[in-house]
Amino acid sequence: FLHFANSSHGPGPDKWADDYPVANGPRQSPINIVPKEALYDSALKPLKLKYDASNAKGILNNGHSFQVDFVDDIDSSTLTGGPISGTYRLRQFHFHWGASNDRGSEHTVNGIKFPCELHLVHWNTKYPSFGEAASQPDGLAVVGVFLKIGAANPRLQKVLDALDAIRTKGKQTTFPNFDAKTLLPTSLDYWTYDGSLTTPPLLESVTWIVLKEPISVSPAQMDKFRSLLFTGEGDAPCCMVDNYRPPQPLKGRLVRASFK
Ligand SMILES: NS(=O)(=O)c1cccc(F)c1
Ligand SMILES: [Zn+2]
Repeated sequence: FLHFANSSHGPGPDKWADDYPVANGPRQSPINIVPKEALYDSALKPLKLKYDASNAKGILNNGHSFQVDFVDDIDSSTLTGGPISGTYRLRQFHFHWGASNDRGSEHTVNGIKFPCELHLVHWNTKYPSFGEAASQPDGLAVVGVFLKIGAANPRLQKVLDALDAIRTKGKQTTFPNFDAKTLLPTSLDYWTYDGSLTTPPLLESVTWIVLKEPISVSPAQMDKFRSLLFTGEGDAPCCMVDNYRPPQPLKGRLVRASFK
């Protein structure tokens, strides 16, 4: 688990406050979501996700997860509606997962951990770039989707089949024509709260939008995630697993629900 002080892939969550004091800030992520304590807000709008498959660019092992990057120089893959105002552009999506199916998600629901969690990262186009937006309190919006063990998910398979080409840290390959919308569940009911990036620099710039309905993943597909390495080519191999931050103190924040 990421609690050990140092490892081949750097210090775990317990050590992050040394270099990133914001780790103990007022709006850190992830959190444990307690549905009965969430406030239904009828003013919340439906989520509007409009993704253009041709914006998919590449897939990268960044040493702590893998991500699919999108062209984000025009408004062709966007998030609008929901709890946010204005237009946010899809930048990338990535996942967090465990060494076994009893853990792996960052957000939890009534203390329940899922084996995996998908994050679709968007930035507010009122700012000139992702980097600029990432330092603003309303700069980012991340849609979180839980993955639950069940039938194999054919929509996930195309992403998993690309992992053999990016096994080690720093490797990337092209990943054209992928519609990220195919990874979403049927229902777009969500919980939303003000939070942060869940990895350093832990910036408190994220409006979190966590979907209530999980998508499925099979045990064999989970093993595919675990075939990635934290380590670079030529380094002693260390399996990329347990790349999740545990829930952080709510510190008085309100969690709203878009559904009754
Ligand atoms: N895990 S996360 O909060 O979605 C995240 C971490 C770092 C960078 C980023 F764009 C998103
Ligand atoms: Zn993430």
